[in-house]
Amino acid sequence: MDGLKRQAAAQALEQVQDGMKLGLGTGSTAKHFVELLGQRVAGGLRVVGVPTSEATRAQAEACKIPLTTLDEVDRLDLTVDGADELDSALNLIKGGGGALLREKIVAAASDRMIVIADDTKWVDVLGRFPLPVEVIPFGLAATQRAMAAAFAQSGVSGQMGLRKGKDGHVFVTDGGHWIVDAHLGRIADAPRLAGLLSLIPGVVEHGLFIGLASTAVLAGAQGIRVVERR
Ligand SMILES: O=C[C@H](O)[C@H](O)[C@H](O)COP(=O)(O)O
Repeated sequence: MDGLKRQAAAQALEQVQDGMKLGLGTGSTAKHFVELLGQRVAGGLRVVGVPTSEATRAQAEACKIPLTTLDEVDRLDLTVDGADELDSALNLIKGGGGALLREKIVAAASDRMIVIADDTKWVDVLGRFPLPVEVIPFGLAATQRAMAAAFAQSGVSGQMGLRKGKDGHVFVTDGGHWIVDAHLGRIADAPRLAGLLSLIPGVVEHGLFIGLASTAVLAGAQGIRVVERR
């Protein structure tokens, strides 16, 4: 699986041109991209990157990739990031690693977003992967009640769980928030659910990325498949 992730990352790297401003994704697939990009930078490629997490920042710094912020640059040319699930409309579930908030801010500030993944992430309908929703700790129960209402309104239901870290304590995001994972199974109308979740005051951001990805690079046993958003 790791080999497939690396193949997808290598394919996306071909879209990177000298002088580009890049969004650098988070996760085990994006990690390959950052590593390969670092090799190109060592070879003379000039780019600047905006990392989508503290983990990616640390990796990019170790790879000596010059970094900037969204306060210093206007738009990014390209973001390359992984996903937990993607469908044929190139709508995504992201946030399995807890980085969805910065990932979405960076993707929204980019002219293009390429999703890199092994082809097990490709699904007919989003939702088998639990949907991460980043929330403010204050008023958690009220926020979860509002989330349940949003689920019902968009025709889905399922258990919600507050994410815990490996140490057993509540997982805290880079932004200091918590994550509720919603086990919905099948999200028939992801754009509708995304809109409803965005209206909830205690929800900082959710892991549905609607209309943000322009291209998907999927690596599988049969080779690489590139899918453009219609
Ligand atoms: O918060 C994490 C990100 O959204 C990741 O891009 C996503 O979870 C996919 O990660 P991986 O490439 O490790 O499967």
